[in-house]
Amino acid sequence: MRHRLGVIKWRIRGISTNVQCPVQGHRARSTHAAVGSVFDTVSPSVKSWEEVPGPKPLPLLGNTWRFVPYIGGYSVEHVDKVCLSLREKYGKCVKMAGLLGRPDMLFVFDAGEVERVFRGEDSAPHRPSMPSLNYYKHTLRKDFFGAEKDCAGVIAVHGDSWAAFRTKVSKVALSTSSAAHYTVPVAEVADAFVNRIREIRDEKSETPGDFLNEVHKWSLESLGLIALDTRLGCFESVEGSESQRLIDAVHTFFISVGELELRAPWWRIYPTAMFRRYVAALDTILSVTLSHVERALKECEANGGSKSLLQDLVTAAGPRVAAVAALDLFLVGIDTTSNAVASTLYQLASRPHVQERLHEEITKVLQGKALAPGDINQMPYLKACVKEVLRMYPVVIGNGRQLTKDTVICGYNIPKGTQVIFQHYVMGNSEEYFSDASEFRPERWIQRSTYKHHAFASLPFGFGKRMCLGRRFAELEMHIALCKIVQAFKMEYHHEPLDYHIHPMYTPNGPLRLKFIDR
Ligand code: HEM
Repeated sequence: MRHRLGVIKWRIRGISTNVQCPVQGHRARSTHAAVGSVFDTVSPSVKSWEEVPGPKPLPLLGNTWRFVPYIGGYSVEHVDKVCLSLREKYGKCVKMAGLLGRPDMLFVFDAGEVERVFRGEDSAPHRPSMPSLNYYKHTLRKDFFGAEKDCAGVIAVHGDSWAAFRTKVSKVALSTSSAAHYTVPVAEVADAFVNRIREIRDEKSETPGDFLNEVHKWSLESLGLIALDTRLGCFESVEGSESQRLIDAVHTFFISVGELELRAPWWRIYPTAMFRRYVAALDTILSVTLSHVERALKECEANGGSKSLLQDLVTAAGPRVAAVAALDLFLVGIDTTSNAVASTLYQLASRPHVQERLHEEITKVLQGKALAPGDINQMPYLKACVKEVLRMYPVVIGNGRQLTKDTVICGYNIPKGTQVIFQHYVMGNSEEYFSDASEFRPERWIQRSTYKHHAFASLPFGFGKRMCLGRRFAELEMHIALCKIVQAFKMEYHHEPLDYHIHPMYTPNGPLRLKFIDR
């Protein structure tokens, strides 16, 4: 083990923040297996790709011009509304072709077809994701990520390399007992968050406009505990400390990743200032992660066994896999969870009756005792509230797969290479799949026979072999934080209603000035 860690340290020391021109590097190749092998035979009644309805691309400009501000009418920030209008205008299957620099897309609004494609998935589904991260891992830092075929991680990785890595990590990350092990420490972080809310409230008991930033700190602190087995001290971080460097790097990553992924990809032509900051941030996250892996390794050797997720990974899969896994968890596990919690708090703040029912449930289960592993499982209404928020406002509004061979979807023959995007935001809010879809009704997830509900219309964590690897931890963190907050406060909201926007998660747009009144 010592020898392998030595190799990692040597390589990470070689990381430089002088970014080369991206176009000089090779693009990573992947050996994808097919999605939907059950749809191989194309019957004569199947219609062609050309016949799929959708907005017509213009010569040279394709459909990209539609996203040009003031001219095109489509907005990246409001893809939610764009998707709703596409569904209305063109139906359940919409072609979005001619997006410059991106493959053609197929938007699917049909839950039955989503189920069929997911259930037909092969052993290594390909999910289109983060080309800028792909470039970082497989070109700029290929000495670290690409040296061993099986060690590139799961984000922006596909095919055999993804499957080998995911197998090593899944067992540890997705086990319920592994998540339950963190109940007490995650509850301590939630207590610190409750105290922080008390500290930052103004004279009207309202949080400052940048409250979302405090929620990010809570999320980072919780994930630091899970992925790095350490308390980062995000609520009281000290300038220049390792924690502060990590916090700053994660912040820079979030600010830049949305821009790099959603806007025109200039970084592919030359290393823009934002791209250089992005690479420096990733390097920092990776090097801090490695220092914690080194510590976990020493602790494992000293203890003669493992006591945390990180130590489990180090012992089960080796320090290199543990480091890459921790990095991936950091890249996608912070703003997803924080935006989901911020959105839930905002939704609860205007629903006192839901808060009261939640409070009753929590009080009944805990009966004055501290939260213990297993308690959350006795709180179905709490879980239902989170599901309901993620149905109406999924932080990831749609997720998808890149077809690795021609596949029939919605009666059309869709060519290999197309990005198929399952539109969970639109389906989750559709009366076709959920009765009283526009009503916030957590009880629909409890009294399932009373309410219409299609299981594949709302999949906030995805589905199948590539579903969210951090789901168990995300749910644990969210449930515990909400439980502690509802126990401590009544929440209210007394400002203009907030619209939602994509930033890059689907989140309330505007100052989150929530009123927290001590119970
Ligand atoms: C509310 C919180 C979260 C939501 C809504 C969410 C949602 C998602 C979705 C939709 C996917 C794609 C799944 C698919 O393609 O089928 C995904 C993948 C992933 N998520 Fe999450 N996520 C959340 C929190 C987290 C957390 C806390 C972590 C880490 C601890 C995490 C780690 C991952 C990883 C590593 C993947 C990639 C899995 C793979 O490609 O094999 N997520 N997540």
